[in-house]
Amino acid sequence: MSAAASGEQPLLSLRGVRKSYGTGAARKVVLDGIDLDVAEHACVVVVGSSGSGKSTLLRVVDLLDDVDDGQVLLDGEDVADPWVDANAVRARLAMVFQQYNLFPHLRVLDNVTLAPRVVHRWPRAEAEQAGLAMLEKVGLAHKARAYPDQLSGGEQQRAAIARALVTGPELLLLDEVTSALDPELVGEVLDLLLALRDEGTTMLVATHEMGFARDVADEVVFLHEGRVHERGTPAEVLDDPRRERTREFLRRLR
Ligand SMILES: Nc1ncnc2c1ncn2[C@@H]1O[C@H](COP(=O)(O)OP(=O)(O)OP(=O)(O)O)[C@@H](O)[C@H]1O
Repeated sequence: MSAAASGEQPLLSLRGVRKSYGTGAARKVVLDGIDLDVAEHACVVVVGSSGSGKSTLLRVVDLLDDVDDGQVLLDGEDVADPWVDANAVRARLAMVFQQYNLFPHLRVLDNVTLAPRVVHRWPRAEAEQAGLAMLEKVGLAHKARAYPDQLSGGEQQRAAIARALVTGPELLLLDEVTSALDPELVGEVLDLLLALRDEGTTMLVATHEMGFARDVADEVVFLHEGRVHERGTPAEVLDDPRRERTREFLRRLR
């Protein structure tokens, strides 16, 4: 049951979110009135063709981009309001990108503990204990002292996920986290995300991995030209033969 249906306030709600880039004739509307809810412990997966606005949607939630109009409500508070302290909001969220963005000159453990130490001012010992526990969880404790270029792509992405989770964010934003990986490395990252979802991690995920969306999503939101074209359970959105545009999109992905 959705948060709205159960009467609970979702952790995250987007209401009428609009975003465009450029001006005049070059103006491009990327998000055209998006409504979306993510309940606590839910996994909402956003799918759609390239350029449909998936990354932009995650970026406005993480306050990396401003919205032109609409609300981004975190626990009911509109965090898109320019008066809100963006750093305080970002401390409650964590985003993982397609390119893992690990610092190449820092060992894996130092990558994972950097934000806790520098941003959150945790003592080094406490940060390292939490960092090692998180690396253990993603199966990388044995790589804590390695540098990123000594890890496979899948391991680097798992390290990036450990880094995102170490401070205990309320919402994990995942933007095409398997797109840069060789096909044989995709499975290990998806398995980790499945395990996180089973633990109740609240997630908003943009992906092209339809199999993953089927396995992991409580709700699939299909974006098309900046609008929500379909939403529902994976079976409703991905498998219903009457949903012609969704089928067309899935055919193109094959
Ligand atoms: N900073 C920007 N300036 C101008 N246009 C942008 C900017 N960021 C994104 N866009 C445009 O907005 C549209 C949506 O981009 P976005 O990255 O959100 O799509 P996407 O669905 O995530 O695509 P993909 O699946 O290829 O990652 C695209 O047409 C893109 O070119």
